[in-house]
Amino acid sequence: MIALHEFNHLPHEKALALIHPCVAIPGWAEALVRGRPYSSRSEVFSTAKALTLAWDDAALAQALSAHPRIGEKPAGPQAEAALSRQEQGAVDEGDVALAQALREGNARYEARFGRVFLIRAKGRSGEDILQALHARLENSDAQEIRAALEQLREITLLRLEGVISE
Ligand SMILES: NC(=O)NC1=NC(=O)NC1=O
Repeated sequence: MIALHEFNHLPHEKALALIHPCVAIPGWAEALVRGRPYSSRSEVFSTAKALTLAWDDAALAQALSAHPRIGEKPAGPQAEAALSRQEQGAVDEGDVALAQALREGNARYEARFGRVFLIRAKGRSGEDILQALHARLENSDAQEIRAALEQLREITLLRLEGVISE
């Protein structure tokens, strides 16, 4: 977590490295860093959000490389893995039935849409996630691209909140 004025004055590469774990879409981080200096935290977030509106299914596919399946807490030291573990904290690993249902749901979703199911897990219980997964399985391809991109946007901006303080 660094202060806005520090973020504004970091060397380019260091600023990139700091926000890289927010989402695995290099163009987004590059554009956000190039937009410095920002006059307020809200300007950083409005710019960050505006940059996500350009994302399409190709961007989604690129980002998914850094998001483990829901219910599969990633191993590995990378910042992204640590963030995923923390975000999925409310998914009770001890609930065997839930874990099985998530595994089945993930498999059905991947068979239907050809990519990993993505949801903003922070603040959601395992049951909430399972409900959302079943509901989104009914989406059309176009609807589901939009739904997944909205979740990617929420995850990205939540992660950015953890990086830049006032
Ligand atoms: N497949 C996923 O939805 N993964 C994730 N959701 C989060 O909120 N963090 C993740 O890693």
